[in-house]
Amino acid sequence: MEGTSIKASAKISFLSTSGCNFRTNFIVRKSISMEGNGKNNLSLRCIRAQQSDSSDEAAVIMSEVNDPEVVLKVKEWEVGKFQDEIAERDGIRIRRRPPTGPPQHYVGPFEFRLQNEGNTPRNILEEIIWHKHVEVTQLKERRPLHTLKKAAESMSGRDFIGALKASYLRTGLPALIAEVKKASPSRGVLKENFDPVQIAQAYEKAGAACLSVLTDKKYFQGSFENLEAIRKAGVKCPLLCKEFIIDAWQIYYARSKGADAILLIAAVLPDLDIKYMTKICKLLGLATLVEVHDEREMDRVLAIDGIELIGINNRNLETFKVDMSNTKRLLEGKRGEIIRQKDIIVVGESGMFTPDDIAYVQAAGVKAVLVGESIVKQDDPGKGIAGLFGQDISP
Ligand SMILES: O=C(O)c1ccccc1NCC(=O)[C@H](O)[C@H](O)COP(=O)(O)O
Repeated sequence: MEGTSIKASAKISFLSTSGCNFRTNFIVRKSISMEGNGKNNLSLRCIRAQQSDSSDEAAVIMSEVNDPEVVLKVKEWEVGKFQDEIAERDGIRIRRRPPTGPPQHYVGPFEFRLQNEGNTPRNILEEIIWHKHVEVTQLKERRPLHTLKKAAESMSGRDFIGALKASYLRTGLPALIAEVKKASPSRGVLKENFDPVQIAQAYEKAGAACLSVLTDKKYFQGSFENLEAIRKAGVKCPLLCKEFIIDAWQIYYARSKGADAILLIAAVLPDLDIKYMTKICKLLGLATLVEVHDEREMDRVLAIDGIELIGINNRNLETFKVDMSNTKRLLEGKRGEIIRQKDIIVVGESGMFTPDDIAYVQAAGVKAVLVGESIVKQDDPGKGIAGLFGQDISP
């Protein structure tokens, strides 16, 4: 790449953090040059500033941002913008981060924002994803991938898909993935005295094939400590790490904490991410539950090779509306045929409360169900499972 030089410019607004509400527009010109010694020499130049509060009062500031950390973060932000463009091409509406620019502390004493507005997430799923982006960025700094990889690779896993198939054969009913969930954005707190290990043990005893453990703190009051504690308590059911995965780093982290499967949400992840993350999971021996909500997402996922487990969420994660007929609709006709040909296991997800609900999704073609609220809310979650199926399904 000797002698290569790329130049780009962007109009960016800086908001002073000093509290005096001084808003300044900068034209930032970035030049990247790859030098012969292979070193990436990046520099950012703020070449002009203008106070927007009084447009006739223009000031020219010559300053240079050569701090490699700043430059790296701006670069990361640009990669994020690129990711959003790819996602849009896959019909994804959820943006990975606010469109108004990189987080605010990037440039010295200034907050750093693009001039257009748009700092408000359009729905709860987008809000969760934006928050997750900040959370994962911070976690990654504390636990870089190379240290995590060893821990993840040394974990031995349990066969998540095998457990679903065995349960279906044993009971003739959809295998249960029972969810260990304290709270959710749509339903608030589901259980005040929440003991994740006790709930997990009760689920297992009552016949759950696998467990799904919420690890998101802010929106579901879950944690990776819960996942680890359930694993260490001797629960044998394979564990799904119910997390909002946007970065491969999270897969290694989940594995290091005892996950046997992870969730990938098609409404959030472009096809490229789903392909690449599924490959990582296979290398680590993890199962991947790819979640879809509509026809477009289902078609995208069916076109990806190597997908073994698809979840159909009856809950629209943008509006919270639950509609069981979603499962039926997505399994009709050609889609159902492809699923059978590819021997994909379909998991019906959300809003199931009664034996009739289970019978309805089973008739639609699911071989497993993911259930949270209706069983976790019961004083005895084990009895909740028998009630849900209308019979004792314990082994
Ligand atoms: O449940 C929510 O409020 C929610 C909001 C945003 C993203 C995901 C959300 N839920 C995840 C799930 O889909 C459920 O936890 C899971 O399918 C079990 O559903 P349920 O049996 O209705 O508790």
